[in-house]
Amino acid sequence: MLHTRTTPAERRRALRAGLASGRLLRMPGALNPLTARLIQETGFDAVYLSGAVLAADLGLPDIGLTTSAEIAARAQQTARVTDLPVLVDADTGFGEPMNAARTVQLMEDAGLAGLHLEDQVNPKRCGHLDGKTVAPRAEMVRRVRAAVDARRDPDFLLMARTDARSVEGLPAAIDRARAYVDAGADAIFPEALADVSEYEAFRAAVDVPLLANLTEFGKTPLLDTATLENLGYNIALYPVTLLRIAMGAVEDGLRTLAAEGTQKSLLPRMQTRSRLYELLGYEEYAAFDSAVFDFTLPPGD
Ligand SMILES: C[C@](O)(C(=O)O)[C@H](CC(=O)O)C(=O)O
Ligand SMILES: [Mg+2]
Repeated sequence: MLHTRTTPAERRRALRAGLASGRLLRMPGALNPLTARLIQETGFDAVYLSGAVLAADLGLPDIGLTTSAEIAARAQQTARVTDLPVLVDADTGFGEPMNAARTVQLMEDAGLAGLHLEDQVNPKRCGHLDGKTVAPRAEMVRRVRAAVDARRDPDFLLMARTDARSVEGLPAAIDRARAYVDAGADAIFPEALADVSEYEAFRAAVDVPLLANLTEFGKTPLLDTATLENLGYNIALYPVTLLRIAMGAVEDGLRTLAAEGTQKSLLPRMQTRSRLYELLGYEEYAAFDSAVFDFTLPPGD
């Protein structure tokens, strides 16, 4: 009911402990607060808020059109309904180092467990597209330092992402990652690695937690959790997986409804009313007011 019984500080400590455990944390990207509930119920370790998903949700491409305040507002809604730590994609920090600093404080206030900042220039683009441009290394170092200085809760995780692999090559990407760690980054997100040997090279070169981005239809193989665990990675990220599944189902459903003139054939593919209510903890609200849950549903509904 109301769905979170933990404080942001507890969730930040849980994420830190999970990363220190050496276990692989599995982190799907939520579509919205409700799917964050489902991510928790199905036993995942943490929730991700993807910039690509938040932009797509607004009907926008992932090119830095969304603002830090918009993302913080959405993120806060999500953090309020889960006991899992939530990691948010803060893109480039939305401007200069001072914007990155403000972004950190907004995300801390939104109850998140951490964020990642990337080294692209604005307008940024999806890390798995061609033609990206990365900021000079010294500029990203300033971005990371500004974020570190702005943080008030030392448990809030500051992860640096480097997009340099597909722009400057693997050795340069590794050098950048090390510079970002020296600037205070707690963890590294090496974007768009091409194969397992590149995952190994990053693991050997960097001794902070590492995230593997398993986005579909991108440049990286979809490694499974056993492989990633053996590689010594700390986070398996599925940033846009739920959006792609949901949008596939929605599109099929709309076509069926249009073609058949009724949704009857779609019923077996729908989440039932009772399952939705269970997920919402609807019945528990009767503790506030017994009149809010005083109906019964036909079997199967
Ligand atoms: C992780 C990512 O930054 C995101 O916004 O979810 C994207 C994912 C994607 O576009 O597939 C990225 O990898 O750039
Ligand atoms: Mg992104």
